[in-house]
Amino acid sequence: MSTKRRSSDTRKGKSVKKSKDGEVADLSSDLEDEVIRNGMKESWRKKTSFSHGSLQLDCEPFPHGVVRNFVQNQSFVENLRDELLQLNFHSKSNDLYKFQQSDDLKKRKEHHISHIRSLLFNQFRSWLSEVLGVELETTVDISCAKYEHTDVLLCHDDELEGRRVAFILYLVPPWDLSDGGTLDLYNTDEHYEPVSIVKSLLPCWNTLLFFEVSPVSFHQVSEVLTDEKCRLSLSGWFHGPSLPRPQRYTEPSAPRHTHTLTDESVLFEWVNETYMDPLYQAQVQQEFEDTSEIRLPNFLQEEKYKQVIEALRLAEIQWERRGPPNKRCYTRAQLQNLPSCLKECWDLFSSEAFFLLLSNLTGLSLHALAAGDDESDSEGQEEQNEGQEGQSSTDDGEDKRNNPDGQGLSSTSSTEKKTKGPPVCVGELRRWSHGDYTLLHDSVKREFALDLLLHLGCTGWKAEFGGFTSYIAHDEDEELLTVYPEENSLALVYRDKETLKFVKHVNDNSVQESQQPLTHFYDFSFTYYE
Ligand SMILES: O=C(O)CCC(=O)C(=O)O
Ligand SMILES: [Fe+2]
Repeated sequence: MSTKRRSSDTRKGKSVKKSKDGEVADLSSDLEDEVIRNGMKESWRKKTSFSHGSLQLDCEPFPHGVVRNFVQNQSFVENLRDELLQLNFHSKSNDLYKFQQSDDLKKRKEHHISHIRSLLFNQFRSWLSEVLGVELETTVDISCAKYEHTDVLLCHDDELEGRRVAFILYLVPPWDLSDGGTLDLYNTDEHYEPVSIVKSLLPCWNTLLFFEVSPVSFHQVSEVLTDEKCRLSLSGWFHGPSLPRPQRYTEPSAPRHTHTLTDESVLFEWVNETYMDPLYQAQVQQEFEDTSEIRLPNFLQEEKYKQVIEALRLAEIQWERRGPPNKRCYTRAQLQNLPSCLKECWDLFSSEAFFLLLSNLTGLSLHALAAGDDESDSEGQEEQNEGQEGQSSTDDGEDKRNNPDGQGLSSTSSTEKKTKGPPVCVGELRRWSHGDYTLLHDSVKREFALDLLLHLGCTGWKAEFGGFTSYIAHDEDEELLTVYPEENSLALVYRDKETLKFVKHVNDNSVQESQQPLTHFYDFSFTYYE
C-alpha cells in the first residue's frame, strides 16, 4: 500500500486558477462552505441523507454523493469536452461492456485535461478525504468514456485493490430517461449479491457523482438508447484503504443428470436423418476432433421443427427470470408446465440414445457403446449427480475419451479431466430478449465439457443485435470462437478448463432493426460431461 499523506496543496481558501490562455477554473463554491462540508461529513458518518445547495448525499442503496455545477465556469467545461472529443478513442467490448475509451489521461498535457485532473486529485480529493474521514491517496486513476447508441456497462461493483471512491463527471447534452444511459444502483441480498435496481441517476452536464467502492456497490450504465447523443464522461477512482470484503459468494451449481432410458426411435423421429448415417457421423467426428466445434444445420426434422416453433409461442409456458444481474439476465422455461412437444424435445437431449449420438458425432465418451470406450454401462443410473459433489469416485480420472488430441477448444493444452463417474448433463430452454446477457464470473466451475446449443426462432437475427455466444480464453481477452444464432442449427463445442463462455448483451438494434415480431429468440442449451 502506498504512503498515505495529505498533500501540501490542501487549500482552505480560494482556489481560482488562471490558465495559460486566461481561462479560469473554479470548483463549486459549495465545496468550500464549511457548514455544508460539516453537514456532509456528519451525514456520511451516520449514513443518512443530506442536501444543500449543489450538494447531495444519499446512503441508499449504498453511500453516494452528487455535486451539481462541479466546475463554475461554463466555457471551461465546454472546452474540456471539446478537448476530450479530440482524443483517440478505442472501442472496448467484452461480456461486461461495450463503449469507447480514450487514450490514458494520466499524463495528457492538454490544458483543460491537465487542469481538471489536478482539481480532482488535489482540491476535490482533499474535500472528499475530509467528508469521508478517510485518507485518500494522490494516485491518479482517470479516463474518458464515450457511450453511444447500444453501448452499455453491465452490473459490477468496481472492486479492485486500492479503489476506495469512484467518481464520474458527466459532460452530456440535456438528457432524458428515454435516452437510456442512466447510472443504476442495485440493492443486495444476504450474500452481498445484487438483486434489483432501486435508484437510477440521469447523467447531467457538469455534474459529478461519487460513491464508495464496497462489496455492495453494484451499479450499471444502462444501455444508451438514443442515437443522437453521446454520453461523454470523465471517470476514475480515488485510491485508499479498501473496505473489508467478505468472501465472495459461490452459488451452488445446477443438478446434473445421467441419461434417461430410451430406445433409438426417438432419434429417428426427431433428428434430421443425415445425421443418423454412420458414415456422415464419422466425417463429423473427424472435423470435430480437429477443431473442437461443429455446426449441424437443419438439425431437427422439418415437421418436428415446425411443431417446436409453434409450441414456443404458447402462452402456457412459464418463463422465469434468472439472476443475479452480476452473473446473468435472461428467462428460462419452467419444466413443470412445458407444452408436450417441448418436453419431448427436452427429453431427446437428455436421452440415452442422444448421449450415444453425441458420442458418435464428437468422439467423446458419453456412452459406453461409443467406439473406444471401455467403461461399464451406466444404464439405470438416473438423477444421481447433485451438483459437483455426486461425481467423485475411486476411478483414476484418466482420459478415456477417444478424441485423439485430448484437448478442448482452448489456447492452452491442459488435460486434467473430471473425476470419473457416469456421463451427465444439465440443460435449459432459454428465451433471449432485449437487455438479456450472461457475464463471466468466478462461480463457474472450470472443467472440460461439451456444450450444445440449438437456436430457434432467430431467422433474420443479426450479429449486431448481440445474443451470440462468445468463447474466450481465461485471463486473456482472446476470443476463441463465436456461435451466432442460426435457425435450427445445432452447435457443439468442446471446451477445456481454461475456456469460458458468455452470451453477449442483446441490444436495442434487436428492437429497432428486426422485422416484427422478432424481438426474441430461444435456445436449448445443454452441457454434457464425460
Ligand atoms: O459512467 C457512469 O455513470 C459509471 C461508470 C462506471 O461505473 C465505471 O466506469 O466503472
Ligand atoms: Fe463502475
